[in-house]
Amino acid sequence: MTDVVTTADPKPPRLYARTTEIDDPGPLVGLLPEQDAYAWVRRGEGMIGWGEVARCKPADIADAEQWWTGLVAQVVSVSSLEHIPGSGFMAFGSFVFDPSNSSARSTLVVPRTILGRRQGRCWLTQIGTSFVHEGLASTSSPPRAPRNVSYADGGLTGPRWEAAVAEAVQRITAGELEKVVLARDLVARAEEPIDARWILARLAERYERCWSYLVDGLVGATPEMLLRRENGLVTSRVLAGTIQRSGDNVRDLALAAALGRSSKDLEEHEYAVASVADALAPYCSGMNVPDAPYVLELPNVLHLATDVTAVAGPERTSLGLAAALHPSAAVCGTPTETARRTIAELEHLDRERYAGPVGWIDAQGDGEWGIALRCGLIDDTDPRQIRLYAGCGVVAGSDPEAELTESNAKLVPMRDALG
Ligand SMILES: C=C(O[C@@H]1C=C(C(=O)O)C=C[C@H]1O)C(=O)O
Repeated sequence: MTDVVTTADPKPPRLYARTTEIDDPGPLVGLLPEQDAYAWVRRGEGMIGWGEVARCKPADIADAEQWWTGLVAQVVSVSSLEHIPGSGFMAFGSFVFDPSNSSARSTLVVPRTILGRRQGRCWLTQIGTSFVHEGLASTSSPPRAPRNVSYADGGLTGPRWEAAVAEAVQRITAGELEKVVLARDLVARAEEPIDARWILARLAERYERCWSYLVDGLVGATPEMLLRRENGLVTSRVLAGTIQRSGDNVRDLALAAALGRSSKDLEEHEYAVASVADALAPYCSGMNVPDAPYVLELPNVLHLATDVTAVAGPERTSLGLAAALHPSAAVCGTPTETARRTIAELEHLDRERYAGPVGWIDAQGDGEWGIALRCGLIDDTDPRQIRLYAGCGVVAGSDPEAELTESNAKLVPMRDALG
């Protein structure tokens, strides 16, 4: 597209955004076109977008925040709605986990058309280099189910990944670090190009406690909220400590109780909560960190979870706060730098945008940035292929075989969605 505003523009053209309250258009994910589509949805609410009026390929999150602030300063917006976070001028984004160890690029993109729903209110935002007056023309074709999907190991086979976990346990026992999160990948291949909308719709339906997302071929449903900032209130849902569900409710109750008492899982969890609380502290006041985690139930796994809340000053946007928080010990480890190096040495994997922040930001700086987990990345050059990722927190008491089982449980949502 020729008229897309990019980071390279020395003097980008002024953008105009018009937001109109509309009648309920029906399920959002059913309205997505196949190409250039973006989504962030949970329990039927959220935003979807398509087309592209501005795009930044930032070096890191702080770089993206700077670009966003500059862009917002020159936008002319009109809206028939009072401010609802996410309505109006906004962008979807997805960030590389570790730019120093990846060939992938982060992205922040402003769609041409956005549809949103929140608390029963629905809106349409149209953005362009002049005010756009078009009605809502849905160009969406029905999503296609992937056919004949086959799976192959990614960077490491199961046994080799177990060996990497064992090596990490040794380094932890030797006192080099306290926790590290090691991930593995699987490559799924279908007969025809994969339609991300099919995966998104299935994830959104089944994993309704998760945030389902689609940004530039990255599709998934994450249970972990790195950070939400809305009208000055900040919340973070920290997860660490996992057990696979049994499929039997009575047995799952016993498993949940065992998870809540497991010293290995509680230790893993504590590192993750501390990393979030420490990173937020300089920018927030009135922080509340519950003393003990609760058990978050998902269809495939149970997680230890802590919801941290705080009040943020106006000077940091949701992206600025995400920059301070990423990478948390839920997906990297403790201490951060040693864990990052250990990951680069042991994983044999380019995480690309897996485990990086994914979400949206609006013109007020409000936004939601989940951690891109339980996801896959559709191959740019061969869209019949999608790389699936899953990682596990490793501490001194971790058992490699149990971690492999846990990683398989975390791959279930994407494998099921691929059919
Ligand atoms: C790294 C992942 O999940 C993270 C690791 C967890 C754990 O080790 O218990 C739990 C939730 C997430 O913070 C993943 O799903 O890929």
